[in-house]
Amino acid sequence: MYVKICGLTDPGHVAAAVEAGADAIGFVLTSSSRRITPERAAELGALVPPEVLTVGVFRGEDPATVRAAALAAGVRAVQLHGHHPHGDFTALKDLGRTLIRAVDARADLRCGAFDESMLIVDAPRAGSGEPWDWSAVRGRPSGQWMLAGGLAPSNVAEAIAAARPWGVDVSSGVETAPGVKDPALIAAFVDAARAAS
Ligand SMILES: O=C(O)c1ccccc1NCC(=O)[C@H](O)[C@H](O)COP(=O)(O)O
Repeated sequence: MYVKICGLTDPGHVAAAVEAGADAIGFVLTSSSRRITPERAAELGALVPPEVLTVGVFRGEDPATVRAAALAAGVRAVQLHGHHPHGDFTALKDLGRTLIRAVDARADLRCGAFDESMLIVDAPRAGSGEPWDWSAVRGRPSGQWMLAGGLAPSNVAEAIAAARPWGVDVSSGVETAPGVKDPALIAAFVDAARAAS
């Protein structure tokens, strides 16, 4: 089970995610309580070994803005959240970064349909921590797709059983307060996800 921990802002929490065995770590570079600057993301990304994917998360920015921020942050992947048009992904192909499309269940759920190599199927309000009916997408997405939205150590096994994803993505469920990650919750989440798969 592929595991992404999103919304990291602090070196200690980045270390905790790496130590726990996360496959990917997300830095929010768009409007959010978890937003960090590209320069801060570059500092945090320097602490991450090459086998862990560093992801810059965007929502609504145009491709030129995404490109500049992704390069400044040095992230290995770009995640476009919400309803970015196919052309935004096309415009970023030559960036040479892994492209991730993050949408809610109403979108086209075929991974690769927008030339992305990973898909995230999330709650309607990204980063809200609100659970949704994960079983509604069972069998619908294809390819390398992660389930997100309201996941936590206590429910990730249930969510995996309901939706049968390739991977899982979490933010609020490993926090003690909005934007404040907890190393013990990060470790518990990774362990629970791997045990369930
Ligand atoms: O986390 C945010 O604040 C955020 C803001 C704007 C766009 C995307 C955002 N998060 C993206 C993620 O990948 C989250 O991990 C995902 O939405 C799940 O969030 P949660 O329900 O809090 O676990």
